[in-house]
Amino acid sequence: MDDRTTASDTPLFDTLTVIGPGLIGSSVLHRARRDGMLARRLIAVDNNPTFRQRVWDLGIADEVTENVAPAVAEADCVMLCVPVGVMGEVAATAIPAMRPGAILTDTGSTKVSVIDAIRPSLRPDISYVPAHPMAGTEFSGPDAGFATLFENRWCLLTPLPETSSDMAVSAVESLWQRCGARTKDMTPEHHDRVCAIVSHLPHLLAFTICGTADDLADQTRSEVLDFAASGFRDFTRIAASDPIMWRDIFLSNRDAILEMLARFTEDAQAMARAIRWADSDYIVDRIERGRQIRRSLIENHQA
Ligand SMILES: NC(=O)C1=CN([C@@H]2O[C@H](COP(=O)(O)OP(=O)(O)OC[C@H]3O[C@@H](n4cnc5c(N)ncnc54)[C@H](O)[C@@H]3O)[C@@H](O)[C@H]2O)C=CC1
Ligand SMILES: O=C(O)C(=O)Cc1ccc(O)cc1
Repeated sequence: MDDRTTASDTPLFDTLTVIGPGLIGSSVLHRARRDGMLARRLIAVDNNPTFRQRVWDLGIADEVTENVAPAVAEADCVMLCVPVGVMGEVAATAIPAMRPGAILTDTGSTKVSVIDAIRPSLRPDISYVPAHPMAGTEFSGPDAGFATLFENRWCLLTPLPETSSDMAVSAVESLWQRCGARTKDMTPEHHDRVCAIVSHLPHLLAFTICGTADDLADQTRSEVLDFAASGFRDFTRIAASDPIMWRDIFLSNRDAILEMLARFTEDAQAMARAIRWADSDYIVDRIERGRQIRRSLIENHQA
């Protein structure tokens, strides 16, 4: 394994095994195939036979199998890209079969509960570096992946002092940088609070508003959804996300999501009060803050 943190002309790993080559895992494999800079040999593991066939047909792995143990035995790096609710059980199968000195990483959208689920299976001779690429779409499965998914996006790392060697952290940073991402380290607790507000709560709101609109359409037997303007359409894109993945995220980041939802509910109540009492200044101030956030996001992205 080569732990250089800048792009070089040799692959970072000899063998990379991706367990769960869906949207995220297959995007890593596409990138690895396209540039040849992540690993010389790519192995994919999936428990869904249709997905295994698709990964093989896409030509993004050298070996595709349902058997975890032989697929991880020679890997320098094993990346878990399965839903957060099954990370623990998949890690429990993979870790005993990994070679000494190998790196384990994951891409789960929540970190505290994934780390808690994996920790009991860890070995002192394996480095575990949790990670979370802040990039994705509403689609899932191997056909949804593409090589540029992580381009100019953040990948958040939550290394653990007791399980993540410096060399392993550098290698995982390098892996994501070679996928086109920028990397940042933070604690798992901070990660979960940040993601609760910028990712998990927006998804919760999208699922809820679509459900409410659908209920209203049922009750009034009217075609409200046919007239959906672009604001509502933006919500429906997010609401089309995978139900199992999002059930797992909500249940595994319960405390932070409920805390952010309570704060949001208070702010929504304040907005309701402002509308009731025609408090124009409050309403304009809130909307102006939204515009500023949008502008600074676009400026940062362009920078
Ligand atoms: N979808 C997104 O936009 C993002 C998702 N993530 C996280 O990355 C992980 C993967 O997400 P996606 O790629 O979107 O999911 P996905 O549903 O597209 O892919 C998951 C893959 O794991 C496989 N799988 C499930 N259980 C398995 C098991 N027990 N053994 C072997 N394979 C199994 C599935 O067959 C599927 O191919 C999740 O933990 C998710 O929270 C992180 C960033 C963005
Ligand atoms: O599709 C979108 O807008 C997303 O926000 C994708 C996404 C889903 C889950 C994550 O943990 C990170 C990104």
